[in-house]
Amino acid sequence: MYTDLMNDSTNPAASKSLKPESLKIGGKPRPEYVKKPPVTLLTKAQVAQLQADKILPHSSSTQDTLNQSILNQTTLNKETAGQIHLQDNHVFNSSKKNTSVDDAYFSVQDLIVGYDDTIIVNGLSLDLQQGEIGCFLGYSGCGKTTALRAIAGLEQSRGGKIRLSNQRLTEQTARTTFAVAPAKRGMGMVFQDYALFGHLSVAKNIAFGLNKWSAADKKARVKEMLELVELSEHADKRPSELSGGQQQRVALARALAPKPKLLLLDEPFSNLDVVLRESLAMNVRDILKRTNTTAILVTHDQNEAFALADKVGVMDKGKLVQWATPSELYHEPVSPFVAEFVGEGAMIDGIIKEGHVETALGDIYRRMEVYDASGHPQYCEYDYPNGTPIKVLVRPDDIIHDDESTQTALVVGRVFRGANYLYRLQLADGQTVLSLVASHHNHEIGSQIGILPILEHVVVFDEKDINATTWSEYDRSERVEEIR
Ligand SMILES: Nc1ncnc2c1ncn2[C@@H]1O[C@H](COP(=O)(O)OP(=O)(O)OP(=O)(O)O)[C@@H](O)[C@H]1O
Repeated sequence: MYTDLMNDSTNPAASKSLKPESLKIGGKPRPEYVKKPPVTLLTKAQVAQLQADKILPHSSSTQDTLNQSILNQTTLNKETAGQIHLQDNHVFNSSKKNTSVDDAYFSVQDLIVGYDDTIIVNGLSLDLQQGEIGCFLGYSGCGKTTALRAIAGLEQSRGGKIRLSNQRLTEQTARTTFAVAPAKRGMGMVFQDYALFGHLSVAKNIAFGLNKWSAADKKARVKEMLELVELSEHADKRPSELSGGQQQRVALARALAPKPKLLLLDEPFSNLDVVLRESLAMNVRDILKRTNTTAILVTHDQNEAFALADKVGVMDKGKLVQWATPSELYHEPVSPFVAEFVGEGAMIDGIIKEGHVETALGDIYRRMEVYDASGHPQYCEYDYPNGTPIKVLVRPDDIIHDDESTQTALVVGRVFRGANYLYRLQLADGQTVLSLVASHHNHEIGSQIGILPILEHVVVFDEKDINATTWSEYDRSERVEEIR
């Protein structure tokens, strides 16, 4: 995935490290970057006690940790000296919910949608609070649009429940078949192709859904919407006289004008160029937040999803693999599929040895975010037998470049990104990792640079996780190859 872009060996500015003095700390790496051996390795009995106290989950298997996921968010004050705060960095979480589905402003529970004999959306569940923006992110054909259309009532569901603002919209069970008509759901939609009326002015497009409003209210609302999307001076123009980004803002204003309870956006930026896409996504987020609009976006573009959404659901083959904040998706992916889909990084090989993972970057101990009285983190053993093969997800920000480090890696590729270089680095055993380094650190391909791996918050997968991943057939071979 990274190789094509990363073979720039021709940059004339390439030279030795230009690391400024201010980044050096007395010739030693910064203390927080030093790889520490565990201060304390908790015994099995101590871990069992933490588990009995429901501070730690009972098993490291993904399914169990998912079931125990709520524990991941627990902050505990314990009277016994020492254990004051828990957040196990290896407990994955796809559903950090503090509210039950019925309490949420918008909720979908076990939604099933299909065409003929084929199930397209398979048991989708999620919730949003009022004013939150959610997003379905996934490859083409995974069922994003079908899920959105079922929420809008444009596709009939075969199972599950949908609730919005204390109202039941759909319920399909063995006993009940109930569905509110699409027009009565109080939803607005914004489409990829804008779907504006070419023969109407911008103002009349925006007024289109307000036919039941009084003339005065309608006029005031259109004015308000034009101001919101910063198109007041274009009110009398036809859509064809506007740019793509402006047309999409008209479509947004038209959808928001009737004050929908839920706004659905289906790939709204995909007709726009890449630069405009991200800036418009931020602009749209700002507008939705100012109007406290609850919304769901469909996209296959991770940057767009992260720029706009509070919660992102990664979909694969009709299933929601993980529903979480962008940060959780990036740092705590539940599977290698999510890890690969939502960000850059490399999977490196590891092997279990006496409860920790040995890798080419160094040993990884299972940090529990349980601290002793002096504030030292506590560690315990991974629950795998000696010799278990492991894959470790290493993000570019886990590898810090430091000239003073004795550990080095070979620069085999790089991409200039303005403020940063993304380096591809080869380790002694031939495996590669990525590292994001400020662009004044300019190293030629073929040079060795000092690195400090920060292995405290990496994510560890076993073979079971990898085999259990619901890969899209389309990507399976390519991605399995990448992991290798
Ligand atoms: N009306 C239909 N009848 C039969 N199959 C359909 C229909 N609409 C969609 N499908 C199929 O359902 C699957 C999911 O389609 P959907 O449009 O939901 O995917 P998507 O994730 O939104 O993809 P894209 O990003 O390409 O829009 C596809 O295999 C598609 O061919």
